[in-house]
Amino acid sequence: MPVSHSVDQEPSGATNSTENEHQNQTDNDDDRPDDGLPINELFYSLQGEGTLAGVPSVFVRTSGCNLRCWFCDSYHTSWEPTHAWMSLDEILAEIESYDADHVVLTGGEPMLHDASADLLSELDDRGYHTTVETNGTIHRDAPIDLASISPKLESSTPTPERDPDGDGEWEQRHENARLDLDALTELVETHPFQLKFVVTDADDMPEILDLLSELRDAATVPIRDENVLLMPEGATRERLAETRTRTAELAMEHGFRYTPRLHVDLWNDAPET
Ligand SMILES: C[S@@+](CC[C@H](N)C(=O)[O-])C[C@H]1O[C@@H](n2cnc3c(N)ncnc32)[C@H](O)[C@@H]1O
Ligand SMILES: Nc1nc2[nH]cc(C(=O)O)c2c(=O)[nH]1
Ligand code: SF4
Ligand SMILES: [Mg+2]
Repeated sequence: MPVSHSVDQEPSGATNSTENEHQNQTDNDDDRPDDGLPINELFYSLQGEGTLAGVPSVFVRTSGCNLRCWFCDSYHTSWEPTHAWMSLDEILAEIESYDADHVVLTGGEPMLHDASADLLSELDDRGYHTTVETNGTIHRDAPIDLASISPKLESSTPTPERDPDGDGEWEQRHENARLDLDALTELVETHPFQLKFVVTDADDMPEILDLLSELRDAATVPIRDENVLLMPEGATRERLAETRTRTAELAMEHGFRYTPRLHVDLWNDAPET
């Protein structure tokens, strides 16, 4: 099993004006350090997704998200955010306690937080390879070795029928925020990147193709088919068994890459994996 760092869970809140703008939640945390991040979990595992799948990596999972995908596999960073505040020094010490060269900053939406850019700079200074898992709605000036961008499709929207936590109260807000072509363009122009789409079935393809076409028109860098990954929707082995073969066939049909969800194959939906 991966070595894990457990954090005391507290209700999450926004941390500053940028974060409030996206998250609109109240900050009740008295113990918040000036330079810290709300950390939901910090653990060592294998990168399970994307072009670096299989690479031993330390995962830093921030809490809080500006979206609410109905299928979110990190429920306690989005629908019901919990965290402990950690200073950057504490986070760096914890990362350095593992024998890994790769760090994955994820969430929730890590780019919500100003301090994510500071953490990435510190990691860069120390020679780590950094991947940022992001929904692609926020661009920040930060050193990133791989921007792992997962733009959200209409099929992610929490309609009343799909809402895991209510009656579709987040539907419109999610729908309004889920795509930002300017942010996507800046992300692909600034960093090495992969575009990782969560696919449920063939109905997702027209939207992926339209978005790619818009992004290719807008961006000054090439977006190659090999930069585009289709990932099956599923937070459990059971659900992946229903979505992965169709997703793989769609990848072959369109000449895109397929990415497994190695951590789900190995550890199902266990936390800190
Ligand atoms: C929890 S998100 C955190 C980072 C960022 N908020 C994002 O969505 O990219 C990490 C990755 O898991 C993917 N993901 C979340 N729930 C999923 C599910 N049920 N099936 C497949 N992928 C999922 C996201 O698309 C993203 O690539
Ligand atoms: N093993 C493992 N690989 C991952 N790659 C991206 C993840 C994420 O939640 O962002 C993730 C995760 O949660 N676990
Ligand atoms: S954007 Fe990422 S963290 Fe936010 S709800 Fe969607 S999958 Fe979860
Ligand atoms: Mg995950």
